[in-house]
Amino acid sequence: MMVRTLNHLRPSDHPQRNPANPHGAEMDDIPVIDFSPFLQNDVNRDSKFHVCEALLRSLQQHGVAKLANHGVSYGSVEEMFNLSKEFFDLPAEFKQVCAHPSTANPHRGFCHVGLEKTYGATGFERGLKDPLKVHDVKESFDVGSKSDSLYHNRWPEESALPGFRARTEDFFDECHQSLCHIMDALALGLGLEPRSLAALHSAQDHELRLLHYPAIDPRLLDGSRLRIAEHTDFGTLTLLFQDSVGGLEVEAQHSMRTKAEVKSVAPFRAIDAHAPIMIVNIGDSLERWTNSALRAVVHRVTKPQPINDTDTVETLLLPPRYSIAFFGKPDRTQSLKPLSNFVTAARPAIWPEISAHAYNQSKLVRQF
Ligand SMILES: O=C(O)CCC(=O)C(=O)O
Ligand SMILES: [Fe+2]
Repeated sequence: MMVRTLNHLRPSDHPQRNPANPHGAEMDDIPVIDFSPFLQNDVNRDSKFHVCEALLRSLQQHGVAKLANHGVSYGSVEEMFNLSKEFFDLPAEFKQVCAHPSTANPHRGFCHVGLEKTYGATGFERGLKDPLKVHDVKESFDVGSKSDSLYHNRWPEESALPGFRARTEDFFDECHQSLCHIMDALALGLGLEPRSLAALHSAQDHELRLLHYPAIDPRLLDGSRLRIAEHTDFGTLTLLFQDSVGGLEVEAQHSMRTKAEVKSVAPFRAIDAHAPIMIVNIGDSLERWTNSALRAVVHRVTKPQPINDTDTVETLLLPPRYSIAFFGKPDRTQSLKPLSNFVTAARPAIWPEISAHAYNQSKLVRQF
């Protein structure tokens, strides 16, 4: 069979594609926010506050925000994508050196296709007990902080990929710094103490994840398989970079309803943004702290929107897709019970007391 790939398809080439396509999610109209005024010293307070408001508005309305000039240097993002490709291109035996265990802990190292089952956590935050088994077609590499004393990182041999470890550790640090700035902006937008949210992330209990979705016949992504099944992230904010292949979709937020109150699935929208633009999305822990004033966004990765069943002929192959996710996580010892600023007599605490670590584990173990 002659194989033609669809590399030429970039989300930005199709700004208002198939609005009437019954198979596909509509593209989003979420604006890109220039975050640089918030990072600069010589900028007046109004300009900084304008960024905070725009960030908060986007997160409230869509569960996601798109940031340019976010503090992770564009050169670092490009370099990390290149290193990620080199890592996943390594022969299997080199990746086995740093294999993720077949069980959940430590959640570190290389996961081959099929090892992690995101569907185990699908609907978790809505109390869904028995999700459909939608299989992921992805490989991943998970890294924690280099100073984490509980879970240790797993690396390939230095000689297999010289510099990979050092650059990945630096990238982790850059993402942590950027996350703290975004948390500061969010704290200001929400009327909290300026550094209060960043302070809850000082242990750097985050995870950096490189993802590779192999080239695939798009007809195989038929709903029984997706590139990644629908889920919400466990932490506070995820900083995500997707390449130009696209395919990330987010569920429309239900205004003023908590996840627990939502019974049905809302429509998905394709996210039209790629690296170096950062896609920030809300995870469960931030939903809990804000007593659902901000809601964790359900998302998945499937075929990009120009590709639907009727377009597809046997000779088309969806190109590989790479993405990088930095899961911002609260310090493990922190409680996830709603912060007092979000609890009133009219809106009592929706979420119970649980430590960030216990919550993370309760969801993680369902995926292995
Ligand atoms: O690859 C992506 O764009 C999303 C990955 C993701 O949602 C995850 O790993 O939690
Ligand atoms: Fe995710």
